[in-house]
Amino acid sequence: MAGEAPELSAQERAGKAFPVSWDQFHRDCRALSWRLNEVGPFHAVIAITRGGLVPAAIVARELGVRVIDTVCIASYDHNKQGDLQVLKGISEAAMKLGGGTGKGLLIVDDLVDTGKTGKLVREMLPDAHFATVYAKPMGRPLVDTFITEVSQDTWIFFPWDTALSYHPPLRDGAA
Ligand SMILES: O=P(O)(O)OC[C@H]1O[C@H](OP(=O)(O)OP(=O)(O)O)[C@H](O)[C@@H]1O
Ligand code: HPA
Ligand SMILES: [Mg+2]
Repeated sequence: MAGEAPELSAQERAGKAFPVSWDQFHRDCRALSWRLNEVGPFHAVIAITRGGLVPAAIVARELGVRVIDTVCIASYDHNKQGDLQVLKGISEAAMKLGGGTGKGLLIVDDLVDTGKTGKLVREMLPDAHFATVYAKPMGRPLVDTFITEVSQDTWIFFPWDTALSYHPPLRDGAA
């Protein structure tokens, strides 16, 4: 409708930005691996795609896990969270390794925000260990191990979603 304010994206609503570089992300994934090494061993890593694929590869490398499966979930459509869609479930082979309940399996995602995605995967694998690199307060109770907590009104910018670009100086007219 004319004159109506455009709907804000989840990023815009978040207000604060937390940009993460590849270096920082790798360091945080290594820190996560150190913690998970105390919890394992794990039979397999289950990556929640797509964001969980990068930390899953790093964690699996550090922990020497060679069986990696995916659960493919879409929740944010162009920055707006819609209904969750399970595009691909956990494979039969990985289910078998986890004895049907996920025991000894490690679920990995890049972050928990509202916790909706994590909750759905936990329901599929109730006995699995759930690890994320970052956590926001709403999703935090769902996660067994994470590295850094950011406030709910922060949007995390991952290196695969961003590029180097010009940033104007803080003070007007200083350019
Ligand atoms: O805790 P929640 O509120 O459910 O949000 C967290 C999920 O949202 C993002 O995934 P997204 O669905 O955007 O897809 P992607 O991983 O393919 O980018 C992120 O990677 C988590 O999986
Ligand atoms: O803070 C976030 N950053 C990137 N993707 C996300 N998906 C949900 N929350 C976030
Ligand atoms: Mg995701």
